[in-house]
Amino acid sequence: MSPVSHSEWDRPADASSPHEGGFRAQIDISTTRGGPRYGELNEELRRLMDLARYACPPEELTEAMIAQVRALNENLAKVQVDEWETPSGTRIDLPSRGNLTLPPYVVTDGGPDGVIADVTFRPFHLGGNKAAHGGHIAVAFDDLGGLASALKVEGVTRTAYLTVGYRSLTPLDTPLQMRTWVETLDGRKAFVKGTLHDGDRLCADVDALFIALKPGQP
Ligand SMILES: CCCCC/C=C\C/C=C\C/C=C\C/C=C\CCCC(=O)SCCNC(=O)CCNC(=O)[C@H](O)C(C)(C)COP(=O)(O)OP(=O)(O)OC[C@H]1O[C@@H](n2cnc3c(N)ncnc32)[C@H](O)[C@@H]1OP(=O)(O)O
Repeated sequence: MSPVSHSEWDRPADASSPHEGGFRAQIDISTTRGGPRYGELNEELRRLMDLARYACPPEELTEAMIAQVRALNENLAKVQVDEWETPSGTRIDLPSRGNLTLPPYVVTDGGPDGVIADVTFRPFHLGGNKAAHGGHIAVAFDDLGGLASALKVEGVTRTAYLTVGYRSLTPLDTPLQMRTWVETLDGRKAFVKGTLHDGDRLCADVDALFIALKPGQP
């Protein structure tokens, strides 16, 4: 089993998507890439990760599952595209834009004044003692802070720093409310604040800086 080589997805742009360096000024969004059942596939894969997180299989079952997952991976290996063509991250009709690597969230309101989303940390996101891993909470803040800044500057931004305050335990399997907004916009610098609540209880907050990228900037 060889890992997927970077060259399989890091392909140069063609005329349909001009860019300079590593930067692309346009963000593709879609509701059709990957087909109508792509969301269902994502959900099964999330369930796989959740179940794997707590599984303790006997040896024979481990062997059988290695073969099954290998077969699944071989199918996925046949359909590799580059990062600009994959549905993951562009499917705005799906939780977390169809990006499996993010905790699943659903944006309920979004615009230049900020973003509100329902986020659920799953068994896969366990840190310990039934609480979410702090790194996964930071990932959710990074993406939704990135979205709030992108909607404010109407362009692509990149995280310069991100500081999370963990104020109380973040439960798993519970719909939580995350809010992010640009507190101050100073040229290319979007200073973002955010909160994560379980009902009235503050679980975490964030203080971050996102920089609007210049066209051509790698
Ligand atoms: C319902 C609606 C749905 C719609 C959805 C539609 C579309 C989707 C839209 C958006 C996408 C959605 C979500 C977002 C997705 C993902 C978010 C994740 C983002 C990341 O995960 S991204 C990876 C991690 N990130 C890095 O990998 C950064 C590495 N780094 C660099 O790439 C450079 O470092 C850079 C570019 C940051 C700056 O470089 P640079 O050359 O452009 O600019 P420069 O250095 O001149 O800084 C300019 C001014 O910022 C100040 N400044 C800079 N850095 C600072 C710091 N750390 N602290 C304090 N101040 C700082 C300077 O002091 C100066 O300030 P001043 O102008 O006042 O002097």
